[in-house]
Amino acid sequence: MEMVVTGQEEVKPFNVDWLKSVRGCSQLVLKPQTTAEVSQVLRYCHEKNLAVNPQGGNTGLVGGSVPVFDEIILSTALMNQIISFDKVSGILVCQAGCVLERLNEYLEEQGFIMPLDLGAKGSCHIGGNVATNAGGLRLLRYGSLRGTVLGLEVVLADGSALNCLTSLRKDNTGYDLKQLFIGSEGTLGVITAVSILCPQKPKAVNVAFLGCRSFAKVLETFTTCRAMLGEILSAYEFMDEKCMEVVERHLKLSSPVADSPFYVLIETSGSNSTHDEEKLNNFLEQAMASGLVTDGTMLWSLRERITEALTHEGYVYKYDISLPVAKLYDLVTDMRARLGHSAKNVVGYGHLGDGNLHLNVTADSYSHSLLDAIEPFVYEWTARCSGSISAEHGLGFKKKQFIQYSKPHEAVVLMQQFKAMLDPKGILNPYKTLPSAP
Ligand SMILES: O=C(O)CC[C@@H](O)C(=O)O
Ligand SMILES: [Zn+2]
Repeated sequence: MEMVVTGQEEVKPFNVDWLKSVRGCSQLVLKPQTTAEVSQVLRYCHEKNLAVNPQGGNTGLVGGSVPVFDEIILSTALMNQIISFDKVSGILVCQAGCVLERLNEYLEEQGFIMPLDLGAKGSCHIGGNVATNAGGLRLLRYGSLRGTVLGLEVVLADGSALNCLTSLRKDNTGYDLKQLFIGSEGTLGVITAVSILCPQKPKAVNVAFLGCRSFAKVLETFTTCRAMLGEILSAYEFMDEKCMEVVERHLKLSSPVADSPFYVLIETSGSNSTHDEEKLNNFLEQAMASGLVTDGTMLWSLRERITEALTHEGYVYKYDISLPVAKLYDLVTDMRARLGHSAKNVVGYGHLGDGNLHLNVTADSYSHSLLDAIEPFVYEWTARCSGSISAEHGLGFKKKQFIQYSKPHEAVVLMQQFKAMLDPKGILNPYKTLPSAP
């Protein structure tokens, strides 16, 4: 177990993001095992004015998890211990470097699951998930990490440890400081441990995959679905036909239903399989949709592996937008019309049930002129609808200059004041999240 990594080749994978679109040139990776070691590292770096890039599983999509220059990389890879799990309350306490999928496996053995699930589960760390406030595929059912994370332990820029690792459902004693660190992308402190509320593993899970002939039909089906499935609905995801083409072409998966302009994946999670199946079948009848219902693994991979399939196209420009659900797909249509043949593909998919669109534009390789055609158009479009330019991926390095499209000036100034208070020397994940001075 190497706790200090140096040497150009060894450090390389830590310097580049998963998309291979951002690259730093750090020469040092430190892998502490304990909170005390994280404290030691930060105390030293603070004293010597050394910049630090906290890194979890390095699966982020906005360049937040890799250094911009030669920041010291502080990896949570060796902080992977489960501290406790209470089977009565369902509260898990663990170190920040636990891999999401490992946690889920551990919990499943005890009849529970993690309240979040995402495509990168095999490598992402829970600390990174919390620092990003990652949303994922179960948010519709179990809510965001702002609700399920009950406590955090954080090491601040000067090395002092802040113990807010409580495991209480209710706690109104003063300001809820942990919320400041959730979604702060490692710019305010390094999350070292997490206390999280986990739901019971549902006894019956069903997945249905439907083809829809228009986006209006996708919306109508969502309304019907909420009315008829009620409390057992656990995911409502959509993808357009372009996504399906890309998944079929690059991953050799095939659509389980007839070719359609749109596809919808619906998951139900409940406690009574007969009851759930009856509800699902009644819904399918009502929606007059020819759908396929199975236990889900194959259907989920069609949706979860879109990101992976898109990387085979060449360069991918990624947008993670929150919008009023009725307008969600108009952005894709407008972008497609705007870009014409200058883009290889313009695809839309995402967490429809959460009002979250993933708009991805692909091209053979990166081009500045294509970027100029997309941005700031995409952000202006989003701002006009009072949407968010980052629903669940964060701002990181790539989106930080666009924060003003979703936040008023006063809010950004207040954020900068928090940053200055908690990290006066600016050593924590510099050049990320907040805009640099003009
Ligand atoms: O690659 C993307 O743009 C989205 C990734 C992820 O948030 C998903 O929902 O699949
Ligand atoms: Zn997503």
